[in-house]
Amino acid sequence: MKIAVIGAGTIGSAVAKALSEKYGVIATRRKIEKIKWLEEHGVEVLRDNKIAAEMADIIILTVKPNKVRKVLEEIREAVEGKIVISFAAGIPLKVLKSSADAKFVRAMPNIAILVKESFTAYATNDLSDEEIKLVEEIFETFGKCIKIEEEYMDAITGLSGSGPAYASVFLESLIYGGLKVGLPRDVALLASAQTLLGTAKLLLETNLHPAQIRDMVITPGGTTIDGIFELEDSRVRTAIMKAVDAAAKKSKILSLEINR
Ligand SMILES: NC(=O)C1=CN([C@@H]2O[C@H](COP(=O)(O)OP(=O)(O)OC[C@H]3O[C@@H](n4cnc5c(N)ncnc54)[C@H](O)[C@@H]3O)[C@@H](O)[C@H]2O)C=CC1
Ligand SMILES: O=C(O)[C@@H]1CCC=N1
Repeated sequence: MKIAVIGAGTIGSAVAKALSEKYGVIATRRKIEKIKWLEEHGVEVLRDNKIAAEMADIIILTVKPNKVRKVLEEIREAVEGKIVISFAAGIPLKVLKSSADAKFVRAMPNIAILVKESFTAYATNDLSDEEIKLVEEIFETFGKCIKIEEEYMDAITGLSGSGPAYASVFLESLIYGGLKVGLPRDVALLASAQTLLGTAKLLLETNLHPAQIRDMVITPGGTTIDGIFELEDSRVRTAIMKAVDAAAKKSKILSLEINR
């Protein structure tokens, strides 16, 4: 099976590389020299979207949201009846369907595709059970995946699509905290990253609620409660909730803009 990745920028290159371990992959980009390195992974690199779409059984769109319609117009005939997966934030299935006669999937992965730990949520109304299986096999090469109703796609975009950026801000803050209390840079970085990784794993593997994990760590009268007191005083939870809310709202705005 051949998969075309149209618009191999940041996420598209990660997608092409991950898929190349299991599938035949064609990747396109206007500045083709920037993705020549993908050839080392067996990816066929082209400039022409139409030829790539013609050669492929499944097409993944990784261009920016404002380019999706233009690209679909360009490859309309080549994708007829094929599965087309769009990773573009905010672009509804309705808009995709109005641009080509294909079987569309609207999906939202995240940059952790690079280490096969993406969380990919997707919505579709066009696929048979067999085709869903095929698409999930593709998403599983990126990490974990779930099917959701399309009404949740903007929310998931604001949460897990953008999530690695929020987590990186938190990570960076932890590292800075470590530096403030005198840790060497490399120790601060490793301690911060492994602590986040371990906590996420603990939550996923035990089904403990984060509040239970927090309480397990807080020794009465100990050190952690002093740190938690500062976090609560800084309204960190409100800040993070506002970040997810703002990004989800922006995803919704993108869909309104595209309809104009
Ligand atoms: N960066 C991320 O972590 C995530 C991005 N996305 C979505 O993926 C899409 C791409 O995002 P990024 O990779 O961050 O942006 P990007 O700007 O790095 O990648 C887009 C690529 O498309 C190329 N392109 C533009 N017009 C083209 C055309 N006509 N034909 C072929 N290639 C063309 C650009 O040259 C660029 O390399 C967006 O729709 C975004 O919503 C989704 C999930 C996560
Ligand atoms: O910032 C963005 O628009 C894209 C969508 C989700 C993550 N990055």
